[in-house]
Amino acid sequence: MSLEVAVIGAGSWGTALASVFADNGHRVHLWMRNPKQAEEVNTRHVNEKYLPDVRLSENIVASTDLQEVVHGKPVVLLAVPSHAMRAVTRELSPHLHPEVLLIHATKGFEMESLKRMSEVIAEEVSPAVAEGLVVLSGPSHAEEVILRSPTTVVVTSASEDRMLRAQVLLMNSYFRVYTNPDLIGAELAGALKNIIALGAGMSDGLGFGDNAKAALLTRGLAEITRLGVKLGAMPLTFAGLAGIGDLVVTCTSKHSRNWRAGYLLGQGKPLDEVLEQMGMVVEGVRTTNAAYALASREEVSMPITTVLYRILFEGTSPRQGVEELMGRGRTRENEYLGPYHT
Ligand SMILES: NC(=O)C1=CN([C@@H]2O[C@H](COP(=O)(O)OP(=O)(O)OC[C@H]3O[C@@H](n4cnc5c(N)ncnc54)[C@H](OP(=O)(O)O)[C@@H]3O)[C@@H](O)[C@H]2O)C=CC1
Ligand SMILES: O=C(CO)COP(=O)(O)O
Repeated sequence: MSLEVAVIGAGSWGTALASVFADNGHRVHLWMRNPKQAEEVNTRHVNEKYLPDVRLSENIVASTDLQEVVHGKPVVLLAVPSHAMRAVTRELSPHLHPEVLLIHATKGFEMESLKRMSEVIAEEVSPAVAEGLVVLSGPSHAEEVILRSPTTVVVTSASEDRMLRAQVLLMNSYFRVYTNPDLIGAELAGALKNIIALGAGMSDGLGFGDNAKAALLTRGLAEITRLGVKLGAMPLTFAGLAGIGDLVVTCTSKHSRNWRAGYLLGQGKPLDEVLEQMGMVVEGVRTTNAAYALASREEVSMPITTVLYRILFEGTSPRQGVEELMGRGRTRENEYLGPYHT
């Protein structure tokens, strides 16, 4: 059955997911802020700023009118950066159909409250809509999804019915959608891996090799799992698509905005110049800040995150950061096998 779908946010991820819906036979209403960009999508069928090399389906229509895009649609997908989530959700909330299937695909935290995106959204929509909210996570660079390159993701929700509906709506021959009931885990894993991707890019930018990358991935997974579990996640989710899957893709792909930003930082560029040069959202920077605060609040050891925090916000150089990490005291690999040495 063909549905009217609203996609909110026309950066790379929103545009790629709009294409998935369009390929699945749905009519997509894509919201964006810039009228010139909307006209480009409607006349030339291209999103020049974010995915310039791909012709979009004529079943994707763009608009800058948020109310019109959302009003009465049975499916609404949010793909705005984490810093914009509360304001955008608040504005569209009165126009949501009471039985809407609401999905979000954003990977980050609200800085001020340290809340996950689904917690932020739940505070801005009706309880019934919040109850059925679906989170989409997993290893999925927009640049590959838009080319219909085989991709796997997970959807999760407190409502099994909504989770299954989202799976059916999004799944196709190149976009394979798994379900996972661990909403907290899938959401946290997807957000926290961006910190480690920054670190992996930095390691490459410093000229280190595969050993350093493997160390960052493995020890990074250990510490983001530690925080995730303390915040209510199931550990196995970190061994799945939203965890190790997304960690691998983001730490090893040149498509990754976080890896690329880390690479430039490793080469000695200051953070403000790096962010300016990127011109796209680098969620890992804010997420490092949020995770550093969460780790301190929850008393969870996160050495890589702590060092990255110092590099990003306190003037430690990437090289000093590596010395700090490598020079820490002796410890066990796995805390489940016994307590840390002191
Ligand atoms: N890109 C990817 O492959 C993937 C991204 N994600 C996640 O999706 C989310 C969006 O990322 P992505 O699409 O890559 O980002 P991009 O940088 O490609 O695009 C950002 C989009 O957000 C819009 N935007 C920026 N600020 C605001 C604001 N204050 N209010 C409303 N809209 C705003 C931009 O509009 P404008 O152009 O007008 O500035 C643009 O449409 C992030 O959380 C990211 O982690 C998840 C999986 C894959
Ligand atoms: O989450 C992503 C891929 O799954 C996108 O990561 P980047 O924002 O680093 O490009």
